[in-house]
Amino acid sequence: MRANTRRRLGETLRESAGTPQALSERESYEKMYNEDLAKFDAAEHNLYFGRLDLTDDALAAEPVGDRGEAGERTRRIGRIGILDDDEFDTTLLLDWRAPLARPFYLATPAAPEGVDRRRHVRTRSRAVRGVSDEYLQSGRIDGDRAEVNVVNESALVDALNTARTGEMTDIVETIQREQDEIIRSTHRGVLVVQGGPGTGKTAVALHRAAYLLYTHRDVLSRSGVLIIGPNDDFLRYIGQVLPSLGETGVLLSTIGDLFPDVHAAGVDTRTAASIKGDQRMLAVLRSAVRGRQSLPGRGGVTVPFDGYELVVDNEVVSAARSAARATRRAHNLAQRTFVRVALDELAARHARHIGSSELDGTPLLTSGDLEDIRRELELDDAVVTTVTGFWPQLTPQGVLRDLYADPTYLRRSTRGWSDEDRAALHRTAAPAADDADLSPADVPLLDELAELIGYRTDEADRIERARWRQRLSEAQDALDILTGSAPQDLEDDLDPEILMAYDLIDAEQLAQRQEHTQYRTTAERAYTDRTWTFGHVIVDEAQELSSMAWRMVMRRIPNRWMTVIGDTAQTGDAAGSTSWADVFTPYVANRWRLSELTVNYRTPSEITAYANRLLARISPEQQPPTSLRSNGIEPFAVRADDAARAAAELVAAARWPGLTTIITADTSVAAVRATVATAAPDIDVHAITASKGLEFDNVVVVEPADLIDGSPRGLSDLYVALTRATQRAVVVHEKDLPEDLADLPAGP
Ligand SMILES: Nc1ncnc2c1ncn2[C@@H]1O[C@H](COP(=O)(O)OP(=O)(O)OP(=O)(O)O)[C@@H](O)[C@H]1O
Repeated sequence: MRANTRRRLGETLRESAGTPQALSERESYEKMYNEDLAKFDAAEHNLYFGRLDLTDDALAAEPVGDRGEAGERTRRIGRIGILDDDEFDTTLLLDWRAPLARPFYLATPAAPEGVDRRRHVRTRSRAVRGVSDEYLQSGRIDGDRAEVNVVNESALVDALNTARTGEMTDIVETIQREQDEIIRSTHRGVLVVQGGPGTGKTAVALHRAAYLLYTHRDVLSRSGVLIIGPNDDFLRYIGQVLPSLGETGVLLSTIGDLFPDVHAAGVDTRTAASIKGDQRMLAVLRSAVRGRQSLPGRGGVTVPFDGYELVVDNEVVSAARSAARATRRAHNLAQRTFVRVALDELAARHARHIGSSELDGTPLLTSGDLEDIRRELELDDAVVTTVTGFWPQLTPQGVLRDLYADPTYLRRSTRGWSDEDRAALHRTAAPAADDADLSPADVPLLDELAELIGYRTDEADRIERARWRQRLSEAQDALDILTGSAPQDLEDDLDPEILMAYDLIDAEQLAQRQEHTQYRTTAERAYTDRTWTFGHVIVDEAQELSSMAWRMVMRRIPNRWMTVIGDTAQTGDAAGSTSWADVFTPYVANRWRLSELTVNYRTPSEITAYANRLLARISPEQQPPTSLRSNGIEPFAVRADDAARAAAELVAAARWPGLTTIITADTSVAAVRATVATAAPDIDVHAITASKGLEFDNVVVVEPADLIDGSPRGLSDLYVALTRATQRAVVVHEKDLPEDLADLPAGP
């Protein structure tokens, strides 16, 4: 398949494409073949992993195919679908997402789904390393031939016990029933997946994206799928999963990266982040934009025109402002109305002033004269600049920065707020050139401002026009070079028989052709366009999104076809949510559906025994997920005068297998990192907010008391920290332990 695809790709690239249409056709073939090659490479590893043998009854009940052929008794399931080269295109391998593959994930001895035998095949490179069979009719299980092994879900247990590499892997071989139901859900509205730590929420989110792309390829490859994750580390951690499933067209982004050209890297205090995420900001931003629609004040301002001093006063501006506001258009888009009305008014005044009879005040000018004045006003830069000063073109960044920096503007825009809240927004630092000083909590505010200002249309148009002019001038240059290189002696006495480049094509056409070759994927186009609307949006760690962030996300998905994944008990951000109903009712009333995941695949029961006590205090109504396994490694606590140093020494001495990290409060991470760096430089330290969604074999929590005190949702933070571990959890502390952990055995 690879060789064939390569050959076709080569042929396609060699074809000349004369017309723009042929060119665009060639590009879509090129794209298709490249995607196929990527898919084949991705499938190389564990290509074939499962086999179903159906019972006689199930086989008899199979629908007969179009060509009258009977169904196959044996189905082989793999990462991608493969058809044979024969005349019937016989299926060799079923894609794991195909409906016929589904019993592989659903069949149990209690509900065998027509399956007689299910076989798990494990391969390494191209060698089969292990096979295990389950006979679903009898419940009998045959062990492995190639390895010492094992029970029913040996593949699953193997997968769970594997040491972590710092990159998430796909779970196609071992998807469990409750996960499969979510991955293949046909619900077309908001599907909320609530599940405790380690229940596979992230895994499910990614496999759902792959499944939807397979099942709705037509629609979704054009509109795109967006996955939102909590931070860059997390996106890196999950980044390989979809490519390993052969899917490359999905846009992964954090909230802080969702506004084109802004890479928000600034850090807010928890108070500032929580205020910025609150719906109260809506009124603030509206008032900030209105605050830029100002009046000249008593006496107005004067501007020289036509030898006179033209007065732009409150009366003129407020008439124009009312007219502009009455259009109900976004600020920048209403500017035209504002200017038009202001100039009309000024023209009328000026005409009255210069053209009235000195005797009785009757007008001496004709309507034609009035029009002339009006036109001259419009062409007068000084006049236009003065007028637009009272209703200027705005940018979201400009408004937000002024709001934070200018105490008077901030006070006016936040009437009724406490001084404390207002102070949390105020900032004095100078802006960074690329807006990197803005924080992730600022991004939803920029997006909201872009709506209020109407920045999108204007700005997108402007960029588009600039891009086009650039392309046009490049094409023009290319043509000039072509004609310039024509033999000199033709210059004066052009031979009509010789065709020049200009005779065949002009710059406009050339530029247009160029346009087709801008090979951009759906994800790339979506990323640079703020108003792009996606076909499906998946939000992971969704409990962390603030109200303002939800407004931004909802703008990207007007059809509201979303999968929202999270755990309200893990909410750490003070602006995050603790109730899904509160989040979705405003957008979809009660048309959202809740699914739950109940099994913890990550954390062994030895650790969850402690973590669940915290859960009982965070959300007593929540059923704790059951740990799938126990590993006999008891968590322990170490008390020391310098907890960070003790933790570093412990880790350095222990040499536990697998990935190890120290997790600590955001407020103490800098100090802990500094101490650890001197004691044992190679040891990894994570702030709690940066460890969201990640997992490590061994987790050392430094100073639980700081985690609890470090945030209004401190208990949740501690709960998250403990449940990052796949094998071992250790607590090192100087202050007293919280009562839920007080009985941890002392170690090591
Ligand atoms: N069916 C499965 N087969 C194999 N591994 C699985 C399966 N389900 C989950 N896992 C593994 O369990 C671990 C936890 O999964 P994941 O990170 O998706 O959980 P989560 O619910 O998002 O956790 P958290 O809320 O704590 O971030 C991962 O290593 C994942 O690969």
